[in-house]
Amino acid sequence: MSQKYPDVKAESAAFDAEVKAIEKWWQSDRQKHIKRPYTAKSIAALRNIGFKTDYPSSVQGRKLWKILNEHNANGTYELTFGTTEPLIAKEMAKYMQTVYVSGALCGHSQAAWPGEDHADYPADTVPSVVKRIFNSQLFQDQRQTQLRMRFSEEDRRDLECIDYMLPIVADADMGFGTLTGCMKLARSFVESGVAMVHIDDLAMGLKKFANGEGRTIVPTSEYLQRLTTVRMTFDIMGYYLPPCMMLEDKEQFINSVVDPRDHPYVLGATKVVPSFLQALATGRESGRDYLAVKKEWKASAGLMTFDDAVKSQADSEDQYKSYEAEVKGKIIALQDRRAIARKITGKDIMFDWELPRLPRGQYMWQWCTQAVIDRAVLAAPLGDVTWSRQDKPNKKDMEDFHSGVRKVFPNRLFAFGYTGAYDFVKAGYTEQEVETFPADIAKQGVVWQVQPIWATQGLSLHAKQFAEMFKKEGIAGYMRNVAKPAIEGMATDKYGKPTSRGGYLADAFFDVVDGDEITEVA
Ligand SMILES: C[C@](O)(C(=O)O)[C@H](CC(=O)O)C(=O)O
Repeated sequence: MSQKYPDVKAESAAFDAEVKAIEKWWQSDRQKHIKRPYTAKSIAALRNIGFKTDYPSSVQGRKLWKILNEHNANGTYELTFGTTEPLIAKEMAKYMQTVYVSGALCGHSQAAWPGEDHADYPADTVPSVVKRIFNSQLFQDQRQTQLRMRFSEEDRRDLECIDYMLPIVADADMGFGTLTGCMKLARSFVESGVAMVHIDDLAMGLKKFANGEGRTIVPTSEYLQRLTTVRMTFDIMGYYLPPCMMLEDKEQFINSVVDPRDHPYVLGATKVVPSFLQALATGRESGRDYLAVKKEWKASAGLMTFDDAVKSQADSEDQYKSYEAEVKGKIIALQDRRAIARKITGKDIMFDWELPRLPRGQYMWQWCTQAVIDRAVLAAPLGDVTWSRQDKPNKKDMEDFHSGVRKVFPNRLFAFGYTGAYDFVKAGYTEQEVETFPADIAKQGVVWQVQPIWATQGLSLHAKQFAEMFKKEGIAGYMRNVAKPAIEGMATDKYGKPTSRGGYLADAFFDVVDGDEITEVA
């Protein structure tokens, strides 16, 4: 057996040094805004002390951090799109500063069994796509170095020189549920070369909206636990990557009421009605549609938050004002709200949040910007960037959300996704406003913007148009419409030979093994 430390004193000294190094790191400019609920000692105790490795993700995380902060300082932004395809990432390097890997897209095109965006693909799917893109970036960069070094400085001036190592931002969805599952996911991302991940507050297995219903979030406490889990994993790995966070917009349900911070937004029935489940059963007997029954039931139940119930059942405006003064801005659980309301109004407020529960157990939720701000503010100290997802772009919500968070964290960085079926014009934006939208929100701090699922629209459209043309015009059409412009646009060396597929690199490996010089030989 080989002994790791000569004695326990040496072990303690190594441990203390590790703790000090972590503490120093956490005080650095890059880290000091992150607030951890755990100590450096605990993290050191979870590390592989004496075995240091630096991950490529650290390098990419720092590069992204710099890009985002430069944009923030200049009031500008990075606008990019999602892909799962290394060759597309290669082309992106000519115009973009970052690449995005979307969970929705991976679920559609990279999983063994494709599906709707339910985040039900295997947990290593997105990290493995990131790894493939990251490896291809390394390959392109290596290929380019080797090619360029064949030439003299003078010749290199005219040769394409691209930064292929774009930081990759990836979708960690809801962190795949369990605490230890989330840790493994975070670790795989770090090992894949990712620069930043986002984690949302959706409930496992309930990311579902195709039937016209919103999605389900988890309690605030569970979301914070997810983010802390990711942060802890990065800290154990000694990794600098900035996880960003994502909060869902227009969600309709929450799967538990365990956290009093969520209580102001949970909806309850204020009328004596059968439960929603009973109404559904009755509706089903007469062959009625789920959504129609739900709509009708909601209207009959006098559905509202507890505070609104107090407002509508109090005897006077003054009573409500006294109630409001006692609860506003405080974390007060429902049972204590009830007691306060009883004390002031002299009666029990009719409010039952069990009656609206869904067949899968969720409670109904009152979405509002304040609810999202509340979560974003609590989550902010665990990450670097905040993303509030919006199904439909709403000017007021955008402004209220970003300014609301910046009231608490004035220099906060934000992300924003132009989700698939975004219809700006329908949402009340003029053509001119659509033009200036990215620049306008950049001024609110939205420095990283993405069209996440371009492939489902753009790539599909290109493929459809090509297939149609190819069917009609065959190889002549291919040569004219595809090969010719593609070859014309390809980088060539000084002899006019296309350089981008790695042929020179493959030759170079043989040459080096044979002992031949590969630099300045052209
Ligand atoms: C960002 C997103 O999570 C994704 O998987 O890319 C999706 C994208 C979309 O549906 O357009 C999202 O939920 O916004």
